[in-house]
Amino acid sequence: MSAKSTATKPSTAAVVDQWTTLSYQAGFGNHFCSEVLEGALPANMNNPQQCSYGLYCEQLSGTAFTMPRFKNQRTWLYRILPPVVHDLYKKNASTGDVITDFTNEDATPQQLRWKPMAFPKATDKVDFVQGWKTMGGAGDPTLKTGMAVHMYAANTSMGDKCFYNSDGDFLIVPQEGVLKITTEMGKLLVSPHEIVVIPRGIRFTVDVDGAVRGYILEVYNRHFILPDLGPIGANGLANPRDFEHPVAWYEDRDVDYEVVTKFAGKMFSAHMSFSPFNVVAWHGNYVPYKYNLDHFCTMNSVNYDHPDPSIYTVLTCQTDEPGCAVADFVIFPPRWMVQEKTFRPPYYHRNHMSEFMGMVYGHYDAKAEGGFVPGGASLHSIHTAHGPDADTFLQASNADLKPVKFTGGLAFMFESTYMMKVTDYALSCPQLDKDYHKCWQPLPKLFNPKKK
Ligand SMILES: O=C(O)Cc1cc(O)ccc1O
Ligand SMILES: [Fe+2]
Repeated sequence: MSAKSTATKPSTAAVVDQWTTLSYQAGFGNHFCSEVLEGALPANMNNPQQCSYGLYCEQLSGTAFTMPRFKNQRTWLYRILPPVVHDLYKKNASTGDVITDFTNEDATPQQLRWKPMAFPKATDKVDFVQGWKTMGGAGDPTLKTGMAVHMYAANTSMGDKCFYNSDGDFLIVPQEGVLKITTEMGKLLVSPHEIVVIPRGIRFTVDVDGAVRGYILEVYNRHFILPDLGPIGANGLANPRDFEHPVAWYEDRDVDYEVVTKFAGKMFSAHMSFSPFNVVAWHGNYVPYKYNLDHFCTMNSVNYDHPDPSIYTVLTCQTDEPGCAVADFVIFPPRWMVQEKTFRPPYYHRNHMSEFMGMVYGHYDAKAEGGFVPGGASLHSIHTAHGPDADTFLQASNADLKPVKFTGGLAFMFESTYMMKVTDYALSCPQLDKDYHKCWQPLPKLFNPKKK
């Protein structure tokens, strides 16, 4: 499949509006074509001896050249100058609170929960790349094994600075504030309720209009795919056509541009003398994309029992073992709950996988209001016992089971087969809820051998 589209370079007067009038190319996993100037894409070939308009041609690979065709990803870029033109990379003195190699971090079987992460003070200028705090993860990107969870909070645009991640792919869940993301393949406007995936190696910069906050899932190997649907059939959950990819956009600016990369967990910077967002045309299937979670087509039990949360999987990044994820991205969206004779909130459980949860808005049906809130987070590690708090248990086990539409919120889970280690930052920040475990202590003993 392929989609063809064109975009025009906006005039300065239109710059104000360009974010609200963006167009996108639809379809998960498609091969796309996009050009700003007609004929900038070479016809029927990738690297002509001379490209139209004096452009340079560059291939960006998203997989090994020899990966099977159905997994192979790459994009051809036709640009004013190639990004190879830069000065020496310098290692930044500090990586702040960003951790990528978890070898020396600790894991804990304790249930953990965090209150909403703080926004930067208005007097501190913090951009998207500066405002990351790693909460936890596992593995090491140099061996392409593992994953990490970061939280971001920022209040300033990146300006003439771009970032690319050498360590893995990013799945970003905005919780507060709109992200105006310019990538080498074009622009994406990403609001809360939406997610954006930026695969490794793709340069991007983020503009903001005020304070922003959210969550980042980073996977060190492979890429996100749509989950198989099995007996569900050909449709449902996140439908492929709802995934939106940018159209080509370029600027021709000679300016000191800083390129930052996270490379084996360390931040490096180099300088270019022009904007890296100088791609006039591109074609390929290695592309950033966004998805509006409100489009998720939710499946659920319509007679009895609470199904496993895998029915809510939006995207998955798989290990070698089919069905076992480096990380699944799972949401708990508004939906009807109609099960009869059933305890409807999540069951008590001890999971084979680690569960890191966050909240975009509202509340979650396993926790009484006030504990797990928008911008907050929780971690229930491998085989750590968890489930509804005492208030929720008592309320739900006595509830009148008429059909109920849960419209109260949007929580999500990054679920991983790896034992997530927790950073010193996450264990020492003031947002850590030291009383979390107490929410289960009031659970009453209801056992009565004489009453069935
Ligand atoms: O722990 C959680 O709240 C997430 C979750 C939800 C659910 O419906 C079933 C299992 C599960 O881990
Ligand atoms: Fe759980």
